[in-house]
Amino acid sequence: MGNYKFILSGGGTGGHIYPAIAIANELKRRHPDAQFLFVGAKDRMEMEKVPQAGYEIEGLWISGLQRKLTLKNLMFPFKVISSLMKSGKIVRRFKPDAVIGTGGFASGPMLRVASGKGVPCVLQEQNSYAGITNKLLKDKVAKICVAYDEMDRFFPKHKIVKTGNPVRGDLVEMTADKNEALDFFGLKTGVPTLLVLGGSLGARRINQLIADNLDFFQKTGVQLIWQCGKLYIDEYAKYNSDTVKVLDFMNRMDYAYAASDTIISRAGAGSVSELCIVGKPVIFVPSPNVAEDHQTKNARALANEDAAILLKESELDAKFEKVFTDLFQDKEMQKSLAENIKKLALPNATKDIVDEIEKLIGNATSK
Ligand SMILES: CC(=O)N[C@H]1[C@@H](OP(=O)(O)OP(=O)(O)OC[C@H]2O[C@@H](n3ccc(=O)[nH]c3=O)[C@H](O)[C@@H]2O)O[C@H](CO)[C@@H](O)[C@@H]1O
Repeated sequence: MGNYKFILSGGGTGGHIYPAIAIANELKRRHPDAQFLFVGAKDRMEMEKVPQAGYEIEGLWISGLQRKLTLKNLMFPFKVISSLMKSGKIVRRFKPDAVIGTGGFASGPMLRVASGKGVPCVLQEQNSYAGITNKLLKDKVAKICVAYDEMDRFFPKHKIVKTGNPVRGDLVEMTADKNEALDFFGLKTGVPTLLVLGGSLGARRINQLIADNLDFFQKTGVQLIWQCGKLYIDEYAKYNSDTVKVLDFMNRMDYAYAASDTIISRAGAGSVSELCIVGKPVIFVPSPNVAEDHQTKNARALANEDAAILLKESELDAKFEKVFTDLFQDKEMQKSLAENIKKLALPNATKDIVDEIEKLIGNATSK
């Protein structure tokens, strides 16, 4: 088969970057000779995480539009023009066979230019509420791979394919052994273990909640793996002990999931997709600070199926201890939450997305 060339564009947070990396890895597995170029935003997390994953990346001078009048906003039109011009140069030079956008503002100019030049484009929308960049691109692209039902509220129905969100291979297979995982974190076997996840950046309110409840967890007999985020590690590292393991960011999420019996998590789309595959009882505390409150919508989609518990930040003070104790004491509830969340897993997402890309470039056969 020919030497395909793919551009992957998206970023800003882990939630847009990891799906792009998972798609690139699967394309590479099927087409070892293919060439890849990532296009992100100049000063964001992708400029570090993409090279770590072994891919080349170019940064555009672009950022989101803010609601207030700021210097950043006044610069916005210039950033858009500069990014469109740079994207044009990249497309002319690299000549991609397909461009894949995974959300975040950097993918806006890139996919707009590529689609205008007739390059087949695919979008991947992780959330149950579509992001602004993807909404702006919906008429320009050929296919839109989504993870939730009823996305025809945002996108043309005939372009939508429900694939789910790409999840890293080691998490899909989940071969990690529980005792080995507990040992990895320096925790005891046979003790109920709670995993606390704040999303790729960490969550201030969840960190406060855990710090306030450390005595409660000790009395309940629970040990903790607590991912507090890079921004908060200096504040919370002091709580490290035999039964509480505080970490900024974990590279071995497979161990974190394997070690835990119960999970408290933000409801970023990637976290939600992984937790469906993991199949354990989860209490979601969605971030109220994201566009259109989409994390609450992500979590509600699961809570409506009795597949997880949803606790809003505003309810934590009044309800957390009771909700946690009820779950902790009720083995039946734990079992049914675990079974129900697993039913919502879409473990073939990455493969299905790559199938769609291959169909577009007229090569559905070589796997
Ligand atoms: C604050 C914010 O803007 N959050 C958004 C961001 O979430 P965020 O960047 O937190 O992304 P997700 O929840 O989608 O995914 C987090 C990813 O980070 C990984 N991970 C996390 C912690 C850790 O220690 N190690 C690790 O590897 C997880 O395994 C997962 O793969 O993008 C998501 C997808 O568009 C959105 O739904 C979220 O609303």
